[in-house]
Amino acid sequence: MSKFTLSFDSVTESVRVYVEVIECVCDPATGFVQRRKKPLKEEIDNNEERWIVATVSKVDEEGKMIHVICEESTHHPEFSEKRVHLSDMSLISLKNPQHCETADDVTTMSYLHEAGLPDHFYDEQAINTYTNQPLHKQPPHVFAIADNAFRNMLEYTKNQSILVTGESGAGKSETTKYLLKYFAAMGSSKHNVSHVEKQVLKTSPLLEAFGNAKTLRNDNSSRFGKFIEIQFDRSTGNISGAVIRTYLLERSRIVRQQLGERNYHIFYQLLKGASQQERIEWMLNDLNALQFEYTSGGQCPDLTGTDEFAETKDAMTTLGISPDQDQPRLFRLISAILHLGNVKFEPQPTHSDRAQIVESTLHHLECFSALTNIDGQSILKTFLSRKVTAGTESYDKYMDVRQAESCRDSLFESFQVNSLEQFCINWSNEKLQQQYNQHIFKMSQKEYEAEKITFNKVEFNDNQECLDLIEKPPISVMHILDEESKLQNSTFKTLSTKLLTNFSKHSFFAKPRFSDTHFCVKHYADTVTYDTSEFIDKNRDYIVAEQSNLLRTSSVHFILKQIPTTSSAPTANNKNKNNNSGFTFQSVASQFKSSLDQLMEKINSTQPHYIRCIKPNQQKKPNIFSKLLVLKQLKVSFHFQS
Ligand SMILES: Nc1ncnc2c1ncn2[C@@H]1O[C@H](COP(=O)(O)OP(=O)(O)OP(=O)(O)O)[C@@H](O)[C@H]1O
Repeated sequence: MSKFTLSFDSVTESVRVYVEVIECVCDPATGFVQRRKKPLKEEIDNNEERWIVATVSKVDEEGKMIHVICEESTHHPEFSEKRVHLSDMSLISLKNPQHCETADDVTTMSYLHEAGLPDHFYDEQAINTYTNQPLHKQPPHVFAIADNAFRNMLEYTKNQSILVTGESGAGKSETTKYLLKYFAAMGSSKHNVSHVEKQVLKTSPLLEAFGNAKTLRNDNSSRFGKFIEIQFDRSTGNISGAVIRTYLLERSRIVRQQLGERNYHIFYQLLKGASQQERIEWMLNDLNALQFEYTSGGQCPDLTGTDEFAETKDAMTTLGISPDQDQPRLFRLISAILHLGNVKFEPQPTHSDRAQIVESTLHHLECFSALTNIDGQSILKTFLSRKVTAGTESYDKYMDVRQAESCRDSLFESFQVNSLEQFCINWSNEKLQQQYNQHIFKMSQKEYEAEKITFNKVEFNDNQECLDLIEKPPISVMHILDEESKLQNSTFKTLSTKLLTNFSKHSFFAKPRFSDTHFCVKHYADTVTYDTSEFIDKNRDYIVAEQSNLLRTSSVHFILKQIPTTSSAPTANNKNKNNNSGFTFQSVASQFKSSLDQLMEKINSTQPHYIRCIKPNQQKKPNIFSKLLVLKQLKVSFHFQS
């Protein structure tokens, strides 16, 4: 969106404008405000303040200059009064009348520009309106969108979708909960919330227990993507069912958390909330979160408000997971995972390059074994050695301590930097952004053109080129990754070289200076650097064959259900020789692409609605509003030209 252009005809003495202080400077000799090549940012003590509100005091006779008096010049006394050259229009944006700034709908603002938006969301009047007021007393916009979608569905019998986006901690999950609450209320008779509606509402605490975790950015961060489909009865408008699809759970969190972060809430809920009897049954006894490797990595096991074990159990019961059979089975498995994490390795005294179990942790292996009904010695063997087949011969390859640990963790985890998972998440974000672009901008432009209505071309950042880099056949990051994943001798270095050879000139691709095995993609929201070292392994989507075979020996039905029926595990010998080994290679990336394509097809068949959540501060605290942070997000959302 371009900045507002001020015509000097419209300038009168009472007009209030914004003056952009970061990119302009006042010439002390002339008092002129001019654009500077170097932003003034560093010179501003509190660089939160990007725009200064000023009142036009005078327009010179030729109409080329205006004199303004700045209202918020505390950081810059020299800006208190100045003259602005009207030819540099980009410095000036008209301030909205106050009643517009507090309107709920930004489209009712007289002047929609980036300077005015933070004021719209957070001026003094807005603070007063919302301070110490219960949320339900104010008109939440989410309900208006939900209502609109609901009415459209009934009126036009067309499927609707609401896309809730925003950065981590911005409020997507909370917004989604409001939407669900709204639909449950709308789709039920006045006094009764039906069972299916209760079930829909209970999906949130259940998904949060198993898929949410404390991160540095959000104490209750969803570590997976979700698509919630709610089905309504055509005649009554009542909810008749719901389907929830989840994508890309961050598995690496199960085994490793950085300082200040936690594992999934369920682990802590179990450790804090299990009864004495349950603790004995699930072999937790008097152990706490700090005594388990998998729950102590971030060194912050305590968090208020998320560790409600009883609530999770209640949600499970409502959703049909039986409290006397399935729930205890599941919690035994969670406990087994915790015990597995405490199995430690050390070098053998005679062969320092071979690992052995630390005697004192044998007890944890026994607990794992008892809880899962999987033979402990056999699982230990898969951690300490691996059968390798070369030609007609096979032999045992021994693991060192690091390899054994990584083997132990690979039962549940994958490594975490910006790797294939993040690549896929950002890929889906690009797709959703494109959907938004196409719907909002391209469609309206086409309509105007078709109806021959004159309009100023709306500028927006088309991300098609970035998506082409990621997925367009025949040569894209995804295709090169798949090619490399099929080859027996490929490594992350060969992958990196191929990416670089093919895309070094691509405008959305970059190579970071510090490494030959990383690459950057210039996503619409930000540039992200990816580490290729795990890309190929992760793309091949297999777990160690011996381990999956062992898991199959468990008599616990729940565990059996988790193991894929056909093994796609390449061995040293048959790695990716698809036809000879009898398994079909399907890469994670291409599986992801097809589920993404299906999702987009589904969204495109609906009438879409959008909610963009904006995060007010990085401190995870109420009543703090960082203008700069908000402006950054608004720029991405509204495509302001910077
Ligand atoms: N509408 C709201 N009212 C009150 N608090 C909110 C609201 N939206 C968000 N919050 C606060 O911000 C926190 C983060 O919100 P939420 O978990 O919905 O973010 P998110 O966008 O889903 O993040 P992530 O992508 O990390 O999952 C919430 O736990 C809550 O404390």
